[in-house]
Amino acid sequence: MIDTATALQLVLSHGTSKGKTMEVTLNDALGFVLYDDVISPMDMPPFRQSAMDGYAVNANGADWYRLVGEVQAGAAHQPKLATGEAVRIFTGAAVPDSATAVIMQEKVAVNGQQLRLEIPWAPEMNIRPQGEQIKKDAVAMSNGTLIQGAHIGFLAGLGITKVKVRQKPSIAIVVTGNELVSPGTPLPYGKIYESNGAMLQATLNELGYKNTSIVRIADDYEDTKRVLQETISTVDVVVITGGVSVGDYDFVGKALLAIGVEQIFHKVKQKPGKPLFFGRKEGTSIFGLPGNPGAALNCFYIYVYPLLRNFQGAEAVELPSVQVPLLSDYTVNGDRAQFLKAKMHGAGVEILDGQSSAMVRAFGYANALVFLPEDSTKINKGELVKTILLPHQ
Ligand SMILES: Nc1nc2c(c(=O)[nH]1)N[C@H]1C(S)=C(S)[C@@H](COP(=O)(O)OP(=O)(O)OC[C@H]3O[C@@H](n4cnc5c(N)ncnc54)[C@H](O)[C@@H]3O)O[C@H]1N2
Ligand code: MOO
Repeated sequence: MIDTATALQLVLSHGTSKGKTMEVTLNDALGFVLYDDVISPMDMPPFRQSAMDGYAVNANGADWYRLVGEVQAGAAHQPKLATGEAVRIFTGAAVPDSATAVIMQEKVAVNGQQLRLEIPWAPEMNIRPQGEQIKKDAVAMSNGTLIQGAHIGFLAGLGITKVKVRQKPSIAIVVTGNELVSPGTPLPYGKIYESNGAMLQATLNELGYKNTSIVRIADDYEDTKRVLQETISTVDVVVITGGVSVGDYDFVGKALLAIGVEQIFHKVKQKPGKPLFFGRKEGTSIFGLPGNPGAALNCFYIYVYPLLRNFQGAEAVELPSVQVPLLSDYTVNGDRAQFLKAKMHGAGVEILDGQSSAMVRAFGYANALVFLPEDSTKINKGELVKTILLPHQ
C-alpha cells in the first residue's frame, strides 16, 4: 500500500491534462485561473491623489495660508498654487502639482480665506504617489493566480475587462450501489438515501466547478462497465463513489481495468479512504472514492481538489496547511496516516467527535483536517500538528 504523499504525487504527475485557454470577461472570471501574466495598462493611482479630505498647500513653512479654490474628486483642473496658497481638497481628488502636502481638515483652523495649520507639515504628507500600487507595464497579476473577488476588484481598477484563463474541467460524479434510494422517496428496510452525489456536487459548486453531472449505477458488472466507459469518454474528470473495496459486489476497480483504464494506484495507507483508486484513460482522470461519505469527502479534498486546480493551471494546487498546537491529547488508533476532522480556534486545533468514515456530520463543524503521519501513536496537548485548512472557514 502506498503512502499519502506518494499517492498525491502520483495524482499530480499523471493527472497532467490542462484546460484549453480561453478569454472570459472579468465579470465571469471568478474561480478561473489566469493563463498569462496580466500587464498593467496604467499607473495606479493614475495621478498624485489626495488621501484625505482637507487642504492641499504649497507650504512655505509659515503657519498661515491663503485659500484660493477647491478640487473635488473627479475634477480635472489643476490650480497653480503660489507659495503660501492652499486649496480645499477631497479624498481621491488629483493634487495640484504645485501642492507640497495635504493637511487633513481636522488639523487646520479656517477663518474666511485664511487657513492656519495646527500641525507641522511634511513633504508629500497625505498624498498617494502616482503608481504607488502598481506602475504601467508592471505585472499586475501573475499566471497561475486563482481569481477571487479581490483580484477582480484590482483588475477592474486598472480598467481591464477581459482575462485569459484556462477552461475548468467537466466533472462526472458517479454513485454506485443497489442500496441507494433518492431522498424524497420512502426508505425501504436495508436501503439508505443517496447522499454522496449531492454532497460532492455542492462541494464542487462551492469551489466554482459548475460543469458537473451525477450518474447512477447499480451493482451490476456489465452495467458498471458500460456506464463508466460512456462517462469517461465525455468528461475530463470522473469521481466515482462506492464499490472500490473488496466485497463481491464492489465492481468498480474490476470494471475500470476491463474497459482499459490504466490503474495508477489502488489503496493508500490512510484513514479514512484506504480503498482509494486513481487511474487514467485517454486524458481523463478517474477517481474511485470509497462509498463511506466521510471518507469520500476527505479523499475529495486531499486528492481530487489538487488535480482540479492543476487542470486549471493554478500555482497552488493543494489546500493550504499550517502547524498548530493540539488542544487536547489524542491517541491514534491503528497504523495508517490519519486525516481528522478538526476545528481551529484562536489558541490551537481541536479534533472533533465522530471521525468514522461512514459519518460526515463532523465535516459540517470542521474548518480543518489534522494530518497525523502513519505510525503516530499518542499526540500530546500542545504539540504542533499539520492542519489542513478547508475552503469553508
Ligand atoms: N473486508 C474488507 N471490507 C472492507 C474493507 C477492507 O479492507 N476489507 N475496507 C473498508 C473501508 S476502509 C472502506 S472505506 C469501505 C469502502 O467501501 P466501498 O468504497 O466499496 O464502498 P461501498 O461498500 O459501496 O459503500 C461503503 C458505505 O458507504 C455507503 N455509500 C455508498 N455510496 C453511497 C452514497 N452515494 N451515498 C451515501 N452512502 C453511500 C454504503 O451504503 C456503505 O455503507 O469498505 C470497507 N470494507
Ligand atoms: O478507509 Mo475506510 O474510509 O477507513 O473506512
